[in-house]
Amino acid sequence: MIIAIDGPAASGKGTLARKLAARFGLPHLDTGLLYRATARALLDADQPLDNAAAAVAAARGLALTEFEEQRLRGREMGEAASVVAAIPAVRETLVEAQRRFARRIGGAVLDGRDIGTVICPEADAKIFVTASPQMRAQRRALELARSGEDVSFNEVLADILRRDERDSSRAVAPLRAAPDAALLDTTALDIAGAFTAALALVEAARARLHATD
Ligand SMILES: Nc1ncnc2c1ncn2[C@@H]1O[C@H](COP(=O)(O)OP(=O)(O)O)[C@@H](O)[C@H]1O
Ligand SMILES: Nc1ccn([C@@H]2O[C@H](COP(=O)(O)OP(=O)(O)O)[C@@H](O)[C@H]2O)c(=O)n1
Repeated sequence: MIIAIDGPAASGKGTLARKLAARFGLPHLDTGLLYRATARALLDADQPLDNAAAAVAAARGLALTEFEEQRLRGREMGEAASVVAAIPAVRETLVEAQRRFARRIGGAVLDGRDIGTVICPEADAKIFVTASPQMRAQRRALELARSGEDVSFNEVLADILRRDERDSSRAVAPLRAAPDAALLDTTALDIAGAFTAALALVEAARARLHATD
């Protein structure tokens, strides 16, 4: 079973994807890390983020299971990732590895922006996770504070809105719900409530899958 989870920044995609993967015993790929790691490689090499050739070379060199998450999670890297993610050649470079991951025997859970639309249009279950920008900013500000980055709510909100706008308006693989994705608004849900709702959506998709076996 392939489970595709998409949605805007800090909507709770990763949290749900990890919990669904654990529940179904599936491997999980946080595809945002691919773009974050590509951006990190450019910054480490003192390259501008719009250097397409250097970005493609960095993307080619990534190993999907070896991310230094500590250096990829902060505020600066979310912004930098969305800049390199808008370069079509970078996306093209990363497509095949993501598809290979998804098509493992038994399936996988992937979360990102274009999983249901571009990477795995054939996914068995697709969920587009949303929450109000204010709620997402509140959650992300808390997360950043816990990791030692003290950023104000207003700064985080501005970051999120700018990134959503860039991700939604790029020419290739913009942030968009697949026509057959189920929408899950987590604004009024805690993590347990969001997981219960996501699980119900996946179980329903699984039942449809078995009905057509
Ligand atoms: N439903 C929820 N209620 C409260 N906090 C949440 C919820 N879902 C996620 N979070 C928290 O919000 C932050 C962002 O969630 P995350 O899953 O990393 O989002 P995304 O992968 O969409 O960026 C994390 O600190 C996470 O623990
Ligand atoms: N499948 C994906 C995943 C991430 N991304 C890009 O990578 C950036 C960081 O993604 P992320 O999922 O790690 O970010 P958060 O939603 O966790 O803040 C996004 O803003 C997108 O620009 C993408 O374009 N396609």
